[in-house]
Amino acid sequence: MELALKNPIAPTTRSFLKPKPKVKSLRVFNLKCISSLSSADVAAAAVVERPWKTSDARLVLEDGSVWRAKSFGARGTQVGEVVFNTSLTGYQEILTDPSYAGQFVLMTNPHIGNTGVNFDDEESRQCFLAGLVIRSLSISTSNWRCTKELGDYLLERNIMGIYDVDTRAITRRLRQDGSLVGVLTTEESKTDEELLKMSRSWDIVGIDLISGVSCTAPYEWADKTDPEWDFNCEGRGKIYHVIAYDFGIKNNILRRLASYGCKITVVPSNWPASETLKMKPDGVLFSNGPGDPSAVPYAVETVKELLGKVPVFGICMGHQLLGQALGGRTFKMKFGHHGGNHPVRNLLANRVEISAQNHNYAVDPASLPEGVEVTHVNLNDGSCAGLAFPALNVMSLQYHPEASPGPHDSDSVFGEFMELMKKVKQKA
Ligand SMILES: NC(=O)CC[C@H](N)C(=O)O
Repeated sequence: MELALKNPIAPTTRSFLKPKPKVKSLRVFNLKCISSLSSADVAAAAVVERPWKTSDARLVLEDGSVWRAKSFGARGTQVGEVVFNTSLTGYQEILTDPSYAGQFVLMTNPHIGNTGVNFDDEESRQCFLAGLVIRSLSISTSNWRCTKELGDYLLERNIMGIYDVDTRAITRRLRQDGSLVGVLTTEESKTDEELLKMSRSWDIVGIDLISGVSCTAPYEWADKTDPEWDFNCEGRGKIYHVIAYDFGIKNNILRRLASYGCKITVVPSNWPASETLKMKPDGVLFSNGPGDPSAVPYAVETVKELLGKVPVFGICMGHQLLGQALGGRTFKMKFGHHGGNHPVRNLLANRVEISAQNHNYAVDPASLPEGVEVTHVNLNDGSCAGLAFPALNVMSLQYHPEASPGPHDSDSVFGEFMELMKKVKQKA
């Protein structure tokens, strides 16, 4: 089969048809600058890559477009689904959010890297995403918490990044046509046609991605949000024991639960419901996680087995698993929601909250049985953003009350989970 390469939008992307210019010398204006320097300075200047580096990477999308870019971080070839994220800040939390496994995150904010990375903003033990796509990589790093530059951090973690690519044009393409699989490469030997074929023979749908990011053994979590940063801390003690299923859990969910007064045991995604019940928890949390929620029936089974036996709270993937366990179905959205500026109507409190979101799938409310209430609605597209089934002490959100990064408008939902556990505990 012959693969047709469409004409890409950005002029720079057409350059793949011409022989690639070799990086032999500095441009004329650079030569002028260095003409008065010593030969050692000239040698040192010649190895400075930025901002004179020419494109050395290609992102080939399954629609046939080829985007030339400059690489940073790791080199090689990587396939993944491209999603765009509209957050203005918080790239380190995004890079370490396990829910991005299998995806390239394209930041719509054009300027990334200026605050570097630090010790505190990690949301998990690793970067699970496929790669980072940005418009402009900051040439300087400045922040009091910064311990490393973004490029070095990605290199250490073997994650590919590209910059100087038309992120607005790619975003418009994703918005028009929906999510696209792409292949990112720094390997000259691979032809565009090969890469296109690779992108068309890979799919993120139908794969269990949570088992690859989950912890493998239970552990206790005690860290709270640093009181200096906490805006909603009432100094509660350890009142409730919560078992948190790790489908790709973000640290800030655990920190918020700890700050609200929970003793937390984190368990792997395949932890049997019977073992959880033996631990006699006051509540169970089903975490966020990557990939297709309909591709993990074993997790839906676990959720089903716990329904009605203990109060449960689902976040994002956890919400989608709950939706299925209650009898509903999930579907893939056109391009999903990724960013820190999604308005949600909280029907329980009758207010609008600006929320952090990161999902490509949603629960179809029409598929849910009677008694299940839609409690939150995404105001951009009317999709289901929260559920409750009071008869079984179930509550869930499609988005991220823990933020990281993003607004804190929905933080009080952790308090609602405490209330639910309190109510059930008092009845017992
Ligand atoms: N953040 C999440 O838990 C994402 C859930 C799921 N992987 C989705 O994309 O919809």
